[in-house]
Amino acid sequence: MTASKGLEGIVATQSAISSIIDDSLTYVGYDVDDLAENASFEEVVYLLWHQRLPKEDELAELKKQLADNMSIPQEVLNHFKTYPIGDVHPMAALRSAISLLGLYDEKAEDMSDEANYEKAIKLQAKVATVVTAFSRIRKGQEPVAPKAELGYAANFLYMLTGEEPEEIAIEAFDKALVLHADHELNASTFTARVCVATLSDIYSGVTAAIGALKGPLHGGANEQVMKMLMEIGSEENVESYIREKLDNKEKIMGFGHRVYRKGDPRAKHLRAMSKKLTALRGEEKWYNMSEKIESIVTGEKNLPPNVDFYSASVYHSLGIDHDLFTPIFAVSRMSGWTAHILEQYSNNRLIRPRAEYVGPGMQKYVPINER
Ligand SMILES: CC(=O)SCCNC(=O)CCNC(=O)[C@H](O)C(C)(C)COP(=O)(O)OP(=O)(O)OC[C@H]1O[C@@H](n2cnc3c(N)ncnc32)[C@H](O)[C@@H]1OP(=O)(O)O
Ligand SMILES: O=C([O-])CC(=O)C(=O)O
Repeated sequence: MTASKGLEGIVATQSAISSIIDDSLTYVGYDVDDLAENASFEEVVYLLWHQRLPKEDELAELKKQLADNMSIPQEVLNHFKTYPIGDVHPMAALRSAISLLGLYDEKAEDMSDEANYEKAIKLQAKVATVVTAFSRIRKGQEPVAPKAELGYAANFLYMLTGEEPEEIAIEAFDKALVLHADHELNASTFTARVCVATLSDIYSGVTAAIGALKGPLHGGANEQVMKMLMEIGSEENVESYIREKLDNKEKIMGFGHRVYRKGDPRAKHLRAMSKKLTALRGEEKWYNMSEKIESIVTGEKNLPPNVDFYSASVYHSLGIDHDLFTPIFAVSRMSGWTAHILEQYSNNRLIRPRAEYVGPGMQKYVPINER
């Protein structure tokens, strides 16, 4: 038995949800470029859950179900109020809140297909409320209730700020949600599948996935990208900052990918959005710095940007707090996690790989006073 470090190149499951073949990403056979230009996030959610695009009435029904399920129990809001202000990362709050939501769902342990689908809807609806309510409560503001007439992306921005967002912000945010919705067997989705393959419940699976997404080698990279941009501060400093990092063999956040070699197809959409939004806000420097970083890292290391790189300046331009970038990734990826969990349940087998043992050979127990 020989281990593949990081399970590189191991095909661990079959899935009909999304695929990466020859550096192209498709959701159920639809190119992500096509979906990013044409589909709403709700259509993509339906696509991932049902493996087909919704008809008009089906989309309307899903939108209603999401709007109807957005409220979260007062107990979860009260819980946020007990956290030490400023000390709790929103991903830790989200991880705890999703777990807590399971306690208030009378169907949490109901493993029927209908109950699991209902829970997927509830999770997708409530994750937006959890992230926005936590953000407001930690600033001493009251949570804002969603508006039934707004779509998912618009409602998120509305619940975050208390103001109806501009059309351009809704469009950009909706596209970002589409682009982050699913990604084959990434670390957090794999985590979710491993968890529920023991026939544990969907809240456990999603809670585990949030924990995996939080790390800076995965979803946590988008917050780190913005931190880096802030540290660099101006275009003149890019060259020396990046070259020093590369010379010290440090990783540049937002670059590289386990699967893509030629480049992440999502990055070009986010690059274009970053260019447009930073210009609109009169803050071109974030885009210009990002472009310069890209040219150095690509030139020196042949590492293209991934989805996390330009999403940082996009979210910053939308006025979003930097530590909410990864929770927003989770808001979108909830659709992929829940789709994969439902798929795992539908054709389950315990996921239990082997380890290549590299410890000492056989040893004989030595009594404690003789060691
Ligand atoms: C949504 C997402 O999860 S997308 C990924 C988000 N994560 C990041 O942006 C963090 C930065 N990137 C990375 O750490 C990596 O590229 C990963 C984790 C995404 C993929 O990593 P892996 O396939 O495991 O590659 P690994 O980390 O082994 O790196 C291979 C080589 O490329 C180098 N490398 C990889 N990424 C980077 C980077 N961002 N900056 C500099 N060097 C890098 C490594 O140092 C290593 O070099 P070496 O062979 O000389 O030691
Ligand atoms: O697939 C991966 O390894 C990481 C990634 O890009 C994602 O989850 O979107």
